[in-house]
Amino acid sequence: MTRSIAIFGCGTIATEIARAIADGTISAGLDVVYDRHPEQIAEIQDQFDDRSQPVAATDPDDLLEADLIVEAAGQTAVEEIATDALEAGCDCLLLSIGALADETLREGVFDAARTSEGRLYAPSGAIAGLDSIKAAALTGELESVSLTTTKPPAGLEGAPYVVDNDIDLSEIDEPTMIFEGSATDAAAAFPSNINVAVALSLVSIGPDETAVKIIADPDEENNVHRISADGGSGDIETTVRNVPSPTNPKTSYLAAVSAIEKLRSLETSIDIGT
Ligand SMILES: NC(=O)C1=CN([C@@H]2O[C@H](COP(=O)(O)OP(=O)(O)OC[C@H]3O[C@@H](n4cnc5c(N)ncnc54)[C@H](OP(=O)(O)O)[C@@H]3O)[C@@H](O)[C@H]2O)C=CC1
Ligand SMILES: O=C([O-])CC(=O)C(=O)O
Repeated sequence: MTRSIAIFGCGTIATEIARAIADGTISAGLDVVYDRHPEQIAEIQDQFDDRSQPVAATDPDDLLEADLIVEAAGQTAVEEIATDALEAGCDCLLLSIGALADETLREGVFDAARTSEGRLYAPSGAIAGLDSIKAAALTGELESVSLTTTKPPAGLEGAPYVVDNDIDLSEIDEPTMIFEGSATDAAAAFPSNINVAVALSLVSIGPDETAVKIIADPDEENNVHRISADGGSGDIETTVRNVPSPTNPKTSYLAAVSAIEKLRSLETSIDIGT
């Protein structure tokens, strides 16, 4: 039977996922979509012919009819939908995994996944190496895990940490470290920029122990994520120089493609890679 998908959040990532469903890259049906902006919903609907257009939900609860809900909205959406979805037996794929840096929310969502038929998924998103770091974590000997993210200043605009600390990004004229702390603190400070840090932490040494640096670099055009994980099976280092999405410079294009690949892999019978 064709899996029924719902999407919460109809922006940059959702548009790519919807396109992949419409063109058959993901073998599933997109049945219902939700966003607080009706015009965003309409853009997703327009990717489908009249007979296969997804229904526009007026409330997040309307998404619970689907087999799998994709959250591609933001951290508040994870609070609104993840536990309810899993408890209702829906599978849930979260892009804004940074929300799970909050221990209370994380335990609630994980408990819901453990005790229901719903499964929780998070794609690797805009980083590389989660496969090998997840495997290395099994040794129990990972000593340190860190992420250094360098973005063009425009990709950091509007972040609570930037606003609260009166950081004028337009004044930055050389690579400048604007944040250093744990993945837990990074997720609260930069909720739309550093979800990858929490994904990394959840497969390795945890959000409080994973170290994060954020650098604003006016000469950098890409969203660059450098990971270093030491110990266990050896040292792992990865760097991805991501092309930012044209419609949202905060979001790397790879994040959308990673979610598409995750959804595609749920329907395939050949699964290569950890
Ligand atoms: N894991 C990863 O590697 C990555 C994860 N992400 C996460 O994915 C999310 C989506 O990215 P992207 O598609 O680029 O974002 P966009 O801003 O392009 O689209 C998100 C859409 O969802 C809407 N939305 C957000 N929160 C809610 C809510 N609570 N209720 C209703 N609508 C809501 C937004 O409205 P409005 O504009 O008004 O907020 C917007 O229309 C990001 O916020 C980020 O958290 C992003 C990149 C990488
Ligand atoms: O897309 C990226 O480069 C990373 C990102 O925004 C996030 O993790 O929230």
